[in-house]
Order: sequence, then structure tokens, then C-alpha cells
Amino acid sequence: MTQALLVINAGSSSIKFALYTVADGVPTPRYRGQADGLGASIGSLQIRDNRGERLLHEELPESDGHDEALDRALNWLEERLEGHELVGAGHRVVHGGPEFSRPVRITHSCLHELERFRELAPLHQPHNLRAIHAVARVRPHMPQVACFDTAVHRQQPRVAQRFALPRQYENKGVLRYGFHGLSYEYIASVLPEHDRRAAEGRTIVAHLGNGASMCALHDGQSVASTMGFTALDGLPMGQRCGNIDPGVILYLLQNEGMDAAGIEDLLYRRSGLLGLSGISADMRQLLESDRQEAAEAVEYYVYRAVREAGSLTAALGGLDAFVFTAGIGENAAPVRAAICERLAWLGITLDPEANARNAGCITTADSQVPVYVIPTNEELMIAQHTLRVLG
Ligand SMILES: Nc1ncnc2c1ncn2[C@@H]1O[C@H](COP(=O)(O)OP(=O)(O)O)[C@@H](O)[C@H]1O
Ligand SMILES: CC(=O)OP(=O)(O)O
Ligand SMILES: [Mg+2]
Repeated sequence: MTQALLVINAGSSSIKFALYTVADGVPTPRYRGQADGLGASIGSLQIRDNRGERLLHEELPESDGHDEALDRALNWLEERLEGHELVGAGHRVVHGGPEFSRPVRITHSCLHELERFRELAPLHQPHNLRAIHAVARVRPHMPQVACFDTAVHRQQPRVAQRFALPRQYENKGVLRYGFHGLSYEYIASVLPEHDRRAAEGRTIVAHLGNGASMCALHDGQSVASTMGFTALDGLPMGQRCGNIDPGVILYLLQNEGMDAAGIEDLLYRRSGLLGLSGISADMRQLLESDRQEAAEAVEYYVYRAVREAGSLTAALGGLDAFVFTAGIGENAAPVRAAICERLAWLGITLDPEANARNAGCITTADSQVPVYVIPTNEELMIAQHTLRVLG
């Protein structure tokens, strides 16, 4: 029997999953799949084999959300397990709070702890925990491991993790956690193959997906990031507002008669690209649209990304390289071009032709700061962590 490992990465608009075979502790992808566009009425499920050959591509009914997509994926994989012994499952869990700064084997008490962070990641934690329960239902005795989006950022300098609130709140865990940590960890792990000097130096990684953040890496370690206590802060996202004056929230409470549930819905589900454009949360649809509102949403997105890049460069004390990753970062050439053009003052000279074909390096040979496009692989990080935890 070949040993196999299941990996599930539930994001806000997608579920990514993979089945790895394991030999001598090394995971090799066998199937990789992705249900995306969830909640945007353009949902689809795709599964590929290890050679990238497409084995399944189906449109998902508009009513299908994360649960239905996960069920379909698990059923498809279950039918292909013959000859394999499933030895474990690894999950992305977005919020690990103050307690979890490394991957852990999931127990009842750990699940109980993780439930407490539901409100701190309402677009993710419920899906992450539901995936763990779904696997436990079909494989009640199989070990499962939680890998946290917050873990790598817990090593940031304390000043980068704090808010200027009275000290008691810090002790209660009101801190900047940063997210997308598995993605940044993966990029840090492969950056030496692209640029050894930058890998040891100062790099900004822009993870631009449905959720979006940027992270400053120094010698591969996270030293600052744009997301905070929750995955609302920093860059505008598909439906999330990003950076906002907290006074706006007081105003909504005091003057607009909104309650916590209404504000949560506004900031997490009705803002960002969707709110600004009134058209869509999905960058593909905005780039295809010829409406002014779509262009304005993209303009704001670029503007905020450029401002955050300046802030992280200051935190790093300079910049040796810039990396784009995730759905928008890997695919949306016009967005990358607009960001790079506005970062020319940092020493970035875009190569438009390389950018248009999503090349690995999208700057000219004489660009002072090289810019790379590196597809992220959170699933591989989860697989490696899971095998390590399971020994
Ligand atoms: N070819 C493309 N051009 C522009 N945007 C794209 C393209 N492919 C994917 N995207 C965008 O990537 C985003 C989803 O990113 P992804 O990393 O898959 O999301 P998640 O945060 O759910 O993991 C969406 O806004 C989608 O429109
Ligand atoms: C943390 C976060 O926003 O994740 P995603 O981009 O997968 O929604
Ligand atoms: Mg994601």
C-alpha cells in the first residue's frame, strides 16, 4: 500500500485540496484540485493529476458554497484511494490566536480553542473547522494536523505586533497576527532558487488573492505585514475593506444604528472591490468590465498596494526584491503593471512583455529591484508540516 496524505486549504472564495503520496517522509502531489469563485456565481471545480493534466472541470451551481464543493472534492478523491493508505490530513487554519505559533495535531481540546477564533476570521475559521469535522466523520481515527496562517508572523519584532492600546489588551491577545503565513513561508522557501541575494535580504511579498496582504521578509523571516488582529486590515480585498479609520466603525454604531452583526457583514462581505465597484468582488470580472466603477475599484486597489509597499519598505529599511503571488498576483498582468509603474521610484523598471506573459521575472535586466511572479503553494507547506508533526 502506498501512503497518502490529504491536504485541505479553505480560503474565503476557494477550497484548494491535494492528495500527496508519501515515500521516505517526502510528499509528492498525486492530485491537486481547486473549487474557486465560491459565492461569486462563477464557481467551478477543477482537479488535475501530477502532470497538470485536467481530470475534472465542472461548473458549480450558483447555490453551491464551500460545503458542497468540499463534499464533491472528498467524494471524488475517496473513489481514487484504492491501493493507498491515508495516513493523515493537514488543514490550513486561518487564525491560531496567541496560543498556536506552530502546526499541531488536532485534538478535542485544540478544536475547542480554535472555535474561539470564529469571530476573528468569519470568512475562514468556520470553513476550516468544518473541513476538519468532515474528514473526522469519514475517518474518525485518522490523525489530522492544523497549520496556521498566523504562525510565522508570531516571530515578528514585538513593535510590529502591537497596537497603541492600553497594555492590558496586549495581554488579552489583541495583537497584529498577520495572515497568509503558509503562503509567505512557501515563497521564502523557494526565493533562494530565484534570487539568493534577495532571499537573504529584504523582500516584500504581495499575496493578492481574494484575501490580500503584503509581508516584509528579512532573511526569509516575516518582520511586518499588512493584516492585523483579523484578516480585515491592510489592502482592500474582494469583499473586505482593508485599512480603515476605526472612527468609521464608531460612526456606524452611533449614527447609522448598525449593530455588530451588521458591521461585520458590511466590512467582511460588502466592501472591498465589490463595494467600490458595485459590480463584482472578482478581479477577472472587473478587468473585463468597461464601466467606470470597475476602473475606480482597480485604481483604489493599486493605490493602497503602492502605499503599503512604501510602508513595508520603510519597515525593512530598503528593498532588494518584490514578489507577486496568489490569484491576482499570479495572473492579473494589468494590476501588476499598475503597481510596478507607481513603484518606479523604488528602482523598479517593468518589462511589459515579460509581465504580459506572467514570466517568472517581470522587470528589465537593469532594474535596481527585481520583481518576481511566483505561484504560491500553501498545500505543499501544509503537507510538509503535517508529515513533520506526525513524525
Ligand atoms: N486570470 C486572472 N486575471 C485576473 N484575476 C484573476 C485571474 N485568475 C484569478 N484571478 C483573481 O484571483 C482572485 C482569487 O485568488 P485566490 O488566491 O484563488 O483566492 P483565495 O483568496 O480564495 O485563495 C480573484 O479575485 C480572481 O478574480
Ligand atoms: C487570510 C485570508 O484572507 O485568506 P484568503 O486569501 O484565502 O481569503
Ligand atoms: Mg487563498
